[in-house]
Amino acid sequence: MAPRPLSPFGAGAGLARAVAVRSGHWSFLLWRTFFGRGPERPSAAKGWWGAEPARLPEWDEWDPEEEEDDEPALEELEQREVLVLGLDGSGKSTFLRVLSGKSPLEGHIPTWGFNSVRLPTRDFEVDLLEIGGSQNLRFYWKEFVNEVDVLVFMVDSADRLRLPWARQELHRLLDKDPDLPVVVVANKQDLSEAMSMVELQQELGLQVVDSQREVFFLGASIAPVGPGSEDPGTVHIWKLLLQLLS
Ligand SMILES: Nc1nc2c(ncn2[C@@H]2O[C@H](COP(=O)(O)OP(=O)(O)OP(=O)(O)O)[C@@H](O)[C@H]2O)c(=O)[nH]1
Ligand SMILES: [Mg+2]
Repeated sequence: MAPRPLSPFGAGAGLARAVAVRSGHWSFLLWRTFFGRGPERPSAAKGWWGAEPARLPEWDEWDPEEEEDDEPALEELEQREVLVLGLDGSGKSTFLRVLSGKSPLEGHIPTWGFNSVRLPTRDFEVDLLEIGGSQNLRFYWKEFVNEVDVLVFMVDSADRLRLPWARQELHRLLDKDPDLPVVVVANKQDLSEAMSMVELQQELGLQVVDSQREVFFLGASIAPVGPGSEDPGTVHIWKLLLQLLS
């Protein structure tokens, strides 16, 4: 089965409010300690890489009777984890910024390490983690794919020269975890030199992906240049993520 291009979802809940944005000053070692599932995994009150919870409880207000209330307290929300990968310059940091309500940065400021954002929804909190896409950081990507609920793989649709590298990295990750749902985003569709979705699907080898696995392929312009170029791509990706994580 070919990957499923998604039609836009209907209007629904707006983007969640971002409550925590961190950039990568911490070492990979520290980060790796916080990462893993199982017994070593930190409690739900603490993020998978140690991010503070969205809201700490006021202990003098705490009443066990209220535990029965229908709205779960924010600190009790389960965590969902999304890894955002892709070659350098493909738009990962921009995606995280736009999701958290910030405007895209002018120019490319490479992520030297990782970058994360936490978005609360009604039922769970979504932790999105970007690992920088420069060559020396790609080595680390595979260490984290087995730890997450969904992988977003960002591609620069206009970067024809490096598409074979993007393809190679993507398939490495697909091989590493055959059960992981993957959202491939063909970003920068606003650029005149952007490749078409059909061409990209072919060049990325998505038509040969095992029919049993969940691979979604979306076009987007996360940070379109020029006036009047509002693009709902980020909203579509977010809504798909919520579906996959529910
Ligand atoms: N035209 C256009 N430019 C975009 C789009 N998305 C991102 N960019 C630009 O692409 C450049 C790189 O974006 P980043 O988000 O920093 O890329 P990255 O994937 O985080 O790169 P690394 O951190 O180095 O791995 C920036 O100048 C963005 O403004 C888009 O949809 N259209
Ligand atoms: Mg980045």
